[in-house]
Amino acid sequence: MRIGHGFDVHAFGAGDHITLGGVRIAHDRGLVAHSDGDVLLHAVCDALLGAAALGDIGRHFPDTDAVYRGVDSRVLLRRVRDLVRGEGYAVANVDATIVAQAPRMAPHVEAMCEHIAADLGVSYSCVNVKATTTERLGWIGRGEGIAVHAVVLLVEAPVL
Ligand SMILES: Nc1ccn([C@@H]2O[C@H](COP(=O)(O)O)[C@@H](O)[C@H]2O)c(=O)n1
Ligand SMILES: C[C@@]1(CO)OP(=O)(O)OP(=O)(O)OC[C@H]1O
Repeated sequence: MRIGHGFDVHAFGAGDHITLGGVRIAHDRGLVAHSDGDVLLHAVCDALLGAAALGDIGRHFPDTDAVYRGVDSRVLLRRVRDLVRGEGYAVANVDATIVAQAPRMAPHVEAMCEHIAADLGVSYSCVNVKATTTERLGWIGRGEGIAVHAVVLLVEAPVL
């Protein structure tokens, strides 16, 4: 068994929506990023890569490469899934915490879990996404950006 941790932050900027876990959520600002800014999926990718000792998302998908400009982070997650499988691991479970003062995540969490489960090829019951504010404290509380923590457990599996 292998455990991995991922953490990512993106700042708010101009825009009218954010994308988290592949779910488009209307908001009065967007997230500044080279990709679609899906900070949840980036943290999950880093947890998977960490568990498999494969480095981090920036190593595999550099933000200096125009190929990844505006990329759908679900594409990146599926590539990470393949890398992890190639090392002989299967995902046991994923747990993530979105830290955001706004917008409200609860109505979207189910769809986020469905997307992550589908992309990783695991059942819905293996994925958990939750959210918390910081009670208006600090940069997250002031609405300057969103942070996500993710942990993943991998188990050995035959490479198909
Ligand atoms: N952006 C967020 C933050 C929180 N939630 C939900 O509200 C609950 C209470 O949050 P606290 O920060 O006051 O602990 C939390 O458990 C989430 O269910 C949310 O939907 N979106
Ligand atoms: C996803 C990538 C690549 O487009 O860029 P960003 O969207 O800026 O995200 P980040 O989490 O800063 O780093 C990983 C990247 O290289």
